[in-house]
Amino acid sequence: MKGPIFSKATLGRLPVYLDYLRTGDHGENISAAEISRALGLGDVQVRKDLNAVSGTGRPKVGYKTTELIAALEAVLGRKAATPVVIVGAGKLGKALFDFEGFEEYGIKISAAFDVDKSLLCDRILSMDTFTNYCRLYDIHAGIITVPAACAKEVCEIMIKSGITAIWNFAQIELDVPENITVCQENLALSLAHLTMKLRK
Ligand SMILES: NC(=O)c1ccc[n+]([C@@H]2O[C@H](COP(=O)([O-])OP(=O)(O)OC[C@H]3O[C@@H](n4cnc5c(N)ncnc54)[C@H](O)[C@@H]3O)[C@@H](O)[C@H]2O)c1
Repeated sequence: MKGPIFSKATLGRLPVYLDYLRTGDHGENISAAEISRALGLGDVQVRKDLNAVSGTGRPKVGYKTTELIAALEAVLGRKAATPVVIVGAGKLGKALFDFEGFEEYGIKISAAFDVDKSLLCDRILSMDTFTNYCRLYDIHAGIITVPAACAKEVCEIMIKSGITAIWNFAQIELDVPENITVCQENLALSLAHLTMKLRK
């Protein structure tokens, strides 16, 4: 199901709105102004965010609280998480697999795959089963945490298996068809960017 694509900043605020709406008694209706005051966020910002999630609220009334909660849950995938797989269950792959924070955004890493047979268990599966697994569980997003030397090969297997969104940690550029989205991750770059501030 296709929906609006939110900026990272907006997406980061949505769980905050949801947590706020779920706690306490906010009555039948709630306005963007009330939410912005309670959370200390800009009124215009909150209006824009909620508009994108649930359309404009009713003038002088705002949003139906239950409908707004349902809309936020739908966007954040709280009712039906998006399954994602990892290829490469080494140090980084395992760390991502164990990280529970993805669930806040409705993402569930459902399995990891590896060529190293000694790693296989009920959660880490053989690469031989990768394509069948993706088709069976309707998986369209994958994370690459293998050495750079085999990332291209893994990327090809992912595409062949129906994956169209790839989060690539291997430090190599992946050449993919237009319909495939690759997000290239580089923790070193983020840290370098942060430490530049020390030099100021
Ligand atoms: N982007 C970043 O910021 C960042 C940070 C850390 C690591 N990395 C990269 O992530 C990757 C993994 O790092 P790591 O420290 O976890 O390495 P690792 O050696 O601990 O794990 C790699 C895993 O990939 C598996 N593997 C190798 N070839 C495979 C294939 N063809 N199919 C499936 N599995 C395969 C190996 O068996 C191993 O379990 C490396 O490319 C590393 O450079 C990137």
